[in-house]
Amino acid sequence: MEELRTDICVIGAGSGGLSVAAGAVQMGARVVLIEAGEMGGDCLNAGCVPSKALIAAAEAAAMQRGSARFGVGAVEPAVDFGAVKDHVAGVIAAIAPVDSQERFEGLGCTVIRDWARFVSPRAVEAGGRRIVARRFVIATGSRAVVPPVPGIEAVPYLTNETVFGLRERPEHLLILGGGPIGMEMAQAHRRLGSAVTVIEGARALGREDAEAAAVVLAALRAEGVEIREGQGVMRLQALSPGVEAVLADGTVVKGTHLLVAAGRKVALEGLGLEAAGVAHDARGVTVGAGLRSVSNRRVYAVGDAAGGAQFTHLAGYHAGIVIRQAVLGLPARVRGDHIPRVTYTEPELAQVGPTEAEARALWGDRLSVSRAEFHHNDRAQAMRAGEGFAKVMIARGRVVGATVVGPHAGEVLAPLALAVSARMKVSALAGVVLPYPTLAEIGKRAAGAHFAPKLFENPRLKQVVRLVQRWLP
Ligand SMILES: Cc1cc2nc3c(=O)[nH]c(=O)nc-3n(C[C@H](O)[C@H](O)[C@H](O)COP(=O)(O)OP(=O)(O)OC[C@H]3O[C@@H](n4cnc5c(N)ncnc54)[C@H](O)[C@@H]3O)c2cc1C
Ligand SMILES: NC(=O)c1ccc[n+]([C@@H]2O[C@H](COP(=O)([O-])OP(=O)(O)OC[C@H]3O[C@@H](n4cnc5c(N)ncnc54)[C@H](O)[C@@H]3O)[C@@H](O)[C@H]2O)c1
Repeated sequence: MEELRTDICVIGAGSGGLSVAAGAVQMGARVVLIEAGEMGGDCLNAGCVPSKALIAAAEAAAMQRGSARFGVGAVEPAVDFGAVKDHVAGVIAAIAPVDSQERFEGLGCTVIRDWARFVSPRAVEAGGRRIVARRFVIATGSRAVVPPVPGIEAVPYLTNETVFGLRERPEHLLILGGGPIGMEMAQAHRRLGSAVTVIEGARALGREDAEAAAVVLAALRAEGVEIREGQGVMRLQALSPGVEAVLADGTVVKGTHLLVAAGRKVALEGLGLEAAGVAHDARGVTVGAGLRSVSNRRVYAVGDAAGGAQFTHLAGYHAGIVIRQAVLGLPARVRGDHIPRVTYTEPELAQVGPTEAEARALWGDRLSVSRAEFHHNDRAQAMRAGEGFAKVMIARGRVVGATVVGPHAGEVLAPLALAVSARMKVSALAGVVLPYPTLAEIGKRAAGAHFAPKLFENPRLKQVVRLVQRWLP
């Protein structure tokens, strides 16, 4: 077997692996990149990109339906589901060259398209070659969990790997799981003309600030998405055609298609981690603060495989941490207190740092929370999108977290994410001059609300102002 010696061997060419490989090779390291499936991984092929493209099409449909509020005649959109899927495929194709084998070979990586398997603590086999590396980076991502619901093995179901390939519009889509995948797909399919029922065992968007999640759920329900919370599925049965779910309270829900969006499991099977002496558990590779395996110092893990939150931007952040150590030989540790996330429903729900409840648990009475409402934001009013709010969590005068729910909350979050990341003083956020009228002003306004009682409800200040006014010429 041919032996390949390299500095860094990256397993998995998704968001995390590609970022490590691109950075390392451009800084002068020798890099071998191994990918068993499609270049670009989940985000490009079965995650962020197709879901956001589908959401964009669904927004276009919702705009047509809802345009009467602007005085522009509303119409029921003629949705060509197959053409929508062509649009989704077109968006993937437009981005794919950036993640392609050709691009990475052009940068100087050796790209092997095969399944990688460790055969020893410092060697991997793939594509008929043995790769011996100074450092390995496990970036193998995650896959949909299929919960052990009785009957599931006998019913046809979709996951994120298959749902974007559907060319026929599902008449009635049942979605198992009310997390971000479930809720984004629920609204998109509803807007494109499907009936949609979400079955959630606990609380839909249960990781999010409860008040913000309630704004999203109310909007989805108003559009006709049925959301059943606190309802485990007891049994699934195939119909011809379709599927039937029996819920915990005995209700029977029938649909034509079933999408399983009940969480993710890391993709570590078949990787030979035992041969490499890499400790791992159900959450992922067991790593320290530098994302280094606790049991094999040659091995790092990034992205979903590292066992924490699962986001493309987090995988990219991880890549930087690994590059610092494995390429430059410098120390680096991950921070977890400044990672943002957005659920791309309409309204969007965006979070950076801890939610209010999490921040209260951390800082107790030393936490102060100030907020502003979108109905006081003139741009939101102009867009007829005045639902929602921004909350800023403040401890020791600094911005430690923020929640935004409302129009374009993901974009509105950007300066708040900077404030949390840079541990900025709330006064800096309140003092920034932003263009009027913008949605982003809501973050400044929420920060300003922190000072409002001290400025506007302060009897001593009122006395001082009266004195100053007497003395002023
Ligand atoms: C429907 C959906 C929507 C999402 N939307 C968003 C979003 O809007 N924003 C966001 O930030 N995140 C989103 N995510 C999450 C995001 O896609 C993941 O967090 C991200 O892709 C993780 O990157 P990764 O590099 O860890 O893994 P992946 O991108 O999954 O890449 C892993 C790669 O490793 C390969 N691989 C696995 N095992 C081996 C092996 N043994 N040998 C060789 N190759 C192997 C796989 O084929 C795959 O290509 C979404 C996910 C889903 C499912
Ligand atoms: N916009 C984004 O950034 C985005 C979008 C989609 C996915 N993602 C990433 O992908 C990850 C996975 O998303 P997800 O929505 O699949 O997972 P999730 O774990 O966030 O949500 C799954 C939901 O399914 C429910 N559930 C599990 N088993 C069930 C059962 N048997 N019956 C009923 N309900 C059940 C859970 O209670 C949970 O609310 C997310 O955590 C996120 O990191 C991100």
